[in-house]
Amino acid sequence: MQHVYFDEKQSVLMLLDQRYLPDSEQWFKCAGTQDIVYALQQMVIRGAPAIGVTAAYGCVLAALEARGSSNWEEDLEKSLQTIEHARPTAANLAWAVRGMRHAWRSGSFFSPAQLAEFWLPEALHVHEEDIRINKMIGAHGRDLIFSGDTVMTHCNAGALATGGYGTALGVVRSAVEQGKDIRVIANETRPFLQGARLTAYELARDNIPVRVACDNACGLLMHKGLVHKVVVGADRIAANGDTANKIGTYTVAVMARRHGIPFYVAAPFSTFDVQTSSGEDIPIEQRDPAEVKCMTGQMIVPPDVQVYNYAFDVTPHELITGIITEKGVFAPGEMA
Ligand SMILES: CSC[C@@H](O)[C@@H](O)C(=O)COP(=O)(O)O
Repeated sequence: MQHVYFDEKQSVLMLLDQRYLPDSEQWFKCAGTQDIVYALQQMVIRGAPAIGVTAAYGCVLAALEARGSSNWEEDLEKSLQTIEHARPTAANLAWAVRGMRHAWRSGSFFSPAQLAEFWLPEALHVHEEDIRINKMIGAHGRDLIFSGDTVMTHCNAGALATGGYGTALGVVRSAVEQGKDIRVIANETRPFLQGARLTAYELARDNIPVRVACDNACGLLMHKGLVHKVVVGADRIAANGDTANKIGTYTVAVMARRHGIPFYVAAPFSTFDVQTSSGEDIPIEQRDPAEVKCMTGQMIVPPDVQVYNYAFDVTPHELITGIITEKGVFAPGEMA
């Protein structure tokens, strides 16, 4: 699935707008830093690795934007910082911008146009590498999934959340490509409904059997023996293996432990933040209350009632059976 591409003729980044899926496939055009920041914050594109890929292309646009500035290096650095801080939890965002900045600072560039020309292949490489890494994650993870298994996943850690292919859904895809008979339960993932809208969309498109369940059905489904494995993605993994992922993941992990179901996290090394010692120090994004109060254009909470809208929670490492990476499957905390 090609949902992100750089149009070199127009010098714009094209994103399949995930806010409208599965209803309609609309494209969002990013021509500069403000468009990139808007796309990240409004979740035109989302999912930690996809955020990183978008940020890398965003650096190219920021360099193009700095053309004509008398102080282009300073202006460009400001744009990079704006992109880097667009969302706080996904480690891949700062990772991607840091990588682009490092490549810039390691060379000598006389103009932003020259830098943009140098950066575009770098960004394309970040994108291609992400897909390659996802496939390696899939290849390592598929041995953990047996034919006949039903895998529960939360949020969307698929092609749409990455450069393509997916992390958690990459594991599922890889197992299916091996000929295994796999079914998926996609938790709907309130409030943005990444599971209901995006995971269901991309799996159905690939003819992988998927059923959507309300988030609060998780306990019952596990109790009934309908779930054999849980595989989720990650936004940031602390040095001790504590893992931030979409709000509700922690509840799924507790339920999985209660029912003796293996709970796996699938993520690339760019999601690891070894500077952060435990989940307690992971910054958790709080988003617009309107996302909780309003559903498909209708208010579902009285206007003057307050809500919580934490976008992520942290699953403590002791609830994680294994972390599936491009370098193999590790026990949480083993990579620190
Ligand atoms: C491969 S994506 C892993 C995570 O980034 C994903 O599960 C998730 O929590 C995404 O959150 P989102 O708010 O949609 O960006």
